[in-house]
Amino acid sequence: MAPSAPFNPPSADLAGKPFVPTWVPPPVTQQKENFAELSSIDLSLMDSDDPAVVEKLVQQVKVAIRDDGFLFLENYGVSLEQLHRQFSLAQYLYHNISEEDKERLLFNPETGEWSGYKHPFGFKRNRGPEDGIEQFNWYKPDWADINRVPSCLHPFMDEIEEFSNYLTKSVNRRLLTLFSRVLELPDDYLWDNVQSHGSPTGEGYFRHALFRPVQKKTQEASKGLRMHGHTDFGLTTLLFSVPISCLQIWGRDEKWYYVPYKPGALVINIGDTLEIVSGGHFKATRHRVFKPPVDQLDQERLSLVLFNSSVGDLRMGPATCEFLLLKIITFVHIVLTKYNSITPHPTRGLYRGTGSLQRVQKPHIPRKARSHQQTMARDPNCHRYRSHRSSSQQCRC
Ligand SMILES: O=C(O)CCC(=O)C(=O)O
Ligand SMILES: [Fe+2]
Repeated sequence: MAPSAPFNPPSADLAGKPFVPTWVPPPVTQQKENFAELSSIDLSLMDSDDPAVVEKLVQQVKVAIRDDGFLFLENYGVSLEQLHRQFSLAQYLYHNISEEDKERLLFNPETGEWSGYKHPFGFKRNRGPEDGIEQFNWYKPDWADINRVPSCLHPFMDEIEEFSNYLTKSVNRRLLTLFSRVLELPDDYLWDNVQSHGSPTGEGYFRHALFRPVQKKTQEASKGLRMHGHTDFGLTTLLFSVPISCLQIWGRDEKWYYVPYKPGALVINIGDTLEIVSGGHFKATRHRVFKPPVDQLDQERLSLVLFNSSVGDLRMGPATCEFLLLKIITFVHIVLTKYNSITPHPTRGLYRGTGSLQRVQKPHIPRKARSHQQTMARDPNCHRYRSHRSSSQQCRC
């Protein structure tokens, strides 16, 4: 398979772009803490010509999701230098955003979205006790209107937008293909039917976050918590591994573990949507942001996050049930056709009103898969529909 195109951002040196100081990763902790041991997935293996390599990758992802729900992703197409440029831009934002922009672009969580600027005083529009967390979140309308973006970032929106586009439309897309394969669905199933489209982040969002060190008094009041344990709402969350260890995941032994720093790696977590659509095969992963180890308590932590979301009004249910329904109805059609000479319409209207994923008229089933499905349906012993793959990955039935 042709290799996926690497990230190729607009130049940082275009005329008119102000100088941006380079972000220098702070030192990693020397403390011995409880660190999670996460699997690392090499996304470039998806492009391998050898089906055995790809199948091995799918199996590796399956196990990683079953055991941790969190995984590292490496070789996904963005170099360390390109990534550090994005961190430099986030750092630049918090050094240069004006008080006027903070006020003008202040978020309004009561709308159900975090769009805009979050002040470091809690998660309500009105300021509460200090939490030291600043964010800027880009949703669909923020990509479409430059006036909704802090003016200090205007010269760099080409780079930020291309980065978000690449994460959503290349990295996340390839990841959803992998996940579709793990679920034995057609390759494009999650991308075509569940993922939202139509902006650099679909209906999800991109975030620059800054966690400033907090005073001892605040640390004690929150018992060290910076963000409560939670699961994310969407399909996948793409976080970048950062040197300041604050992100923790809830282990199967019901203990919290810090996510270790792996330079350049993406940290992927599974959201509620994927749990529902996968019929519980994937579990949304509980995580939180905690105070860092003692030698990092005085350091600022930058975090870049891309939240992938389904279409907002999607009625969700397990995709596998819906898919099974298609298989059964196709089977019935073929049997009827064979024995009663009825002209078949194998997929016409099947997907209306099935109660799940109703926004989908019918799933995208490539021609190859459709004919394979019919072959399968003629064989009543076949129970493993293996979706459209490369021709060397035949159905095992
Ligand atoms: O900044 C992080 O590492 C995680 C943030 C997070 O979990 C969230 O905003 O949902
Ligand atoms: Fe989260």
